[in-house]
Amino acid sequence: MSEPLLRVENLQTRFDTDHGTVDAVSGVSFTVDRGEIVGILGESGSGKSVTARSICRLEDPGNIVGGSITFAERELTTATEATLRQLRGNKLSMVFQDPTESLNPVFSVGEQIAESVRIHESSGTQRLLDFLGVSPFQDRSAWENARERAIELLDQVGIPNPEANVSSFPHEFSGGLRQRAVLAIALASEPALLVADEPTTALDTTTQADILSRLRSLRDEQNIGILLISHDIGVIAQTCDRVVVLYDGQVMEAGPVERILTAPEHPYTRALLSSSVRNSDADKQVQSAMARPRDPSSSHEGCPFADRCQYVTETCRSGPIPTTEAASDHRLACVEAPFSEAKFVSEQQEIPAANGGQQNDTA
Ligand SMILES: Nc1ncnc2c1ncn2[C@@H]1O[C@H](COP(=O)(O)OP(=O)(O)OP(=O)(O)O)[C@@H](O)[C@H]1O
Repeated sequence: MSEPLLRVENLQTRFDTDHGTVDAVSGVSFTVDRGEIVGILGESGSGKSVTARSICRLEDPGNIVGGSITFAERELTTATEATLRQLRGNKLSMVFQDPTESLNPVFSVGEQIAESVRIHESSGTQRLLDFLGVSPFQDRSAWENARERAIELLDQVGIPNPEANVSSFPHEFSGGLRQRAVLAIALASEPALLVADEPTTALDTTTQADILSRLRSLRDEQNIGILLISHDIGVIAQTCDRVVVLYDGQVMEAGPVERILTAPEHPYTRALLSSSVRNSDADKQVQSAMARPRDPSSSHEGCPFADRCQYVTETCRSGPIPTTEAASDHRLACVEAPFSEAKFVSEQQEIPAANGGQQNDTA
């Protein structure tokens, strides 16, 4: 079998703070292939963003203290800044929750996409010209080509009237259009891997559904691998092929979305699904009980979910929890699983709609 596009192996990322060491990611492993969408699901503070930022090597001020990240046959944990810059301009793109982080307010949206196209297409000579401070577009036709490509990309991400909007500035766009523009910039470099960290969280449900559907089209039509970070089970269910469930910086369970979200085996995944359903029924008490975070700066032995698990035994606290194969491509970090169905009889297994039906920003 060929090597996956992205392989994350035993990743460990740590922050040194005034209050002690925070182990944000503690031994996370997963892969992403071309043409698949892998979701990272977990509550707030479970290490989703730090995992994503570690892959893109934006984890600052955290440190990758162990493990490896292989992308496009290169080891990223030790890659130089020059290699990372080259990869980010070509093969690896990122989209974050807040589009204003990625957009430059003083350039038009079209110019920002064209710049991304140019970096992607630039030769070694162009990089030297950049170094010497020579103008990015050497002639009018180069600029016209990049502008045409920008219009195509705006159309691809669903921005209406792209010929006119290519000259718009970020402040002239709504939140939904800004996020689409960021996606267009990310796609301008024709990436092999797109890392999308909560890309639709602040958007209304219609815009969210449209952007998620465009991510699926990118997977199907352009064979892009996508790593989608979300705390929203509905988003993961709608969009992903496989899912990695994180808790306290560790993988609790991972496998095909359909299997994990309809027949989860880890008590944490079960509780997460169940609390999400109850939360959509406005049972905030269950949600807040689920969302109570463990202090990541305190050390722990054994399963990080042990204190909140109704099936906990002495073995769960006595040492590292091995990851086992529950089935082909289904990994599980629980010494007590599998459980008999009767044990879970009171838990609901519905998958809620994306975003819990909340309305936020508009397109
Ligand atoms: N700059 C930082 N300094 C110290 N600790 C940090 C820093 N960034 C993240 N952490 C800690 O790392 C852990 C994982 O954070 P992370 O942002 O990855 O969580 P998350 O799952 O993405 O949550 P959310 O959905 O709320 O963003 C948390 O305990 C967080 O407090």
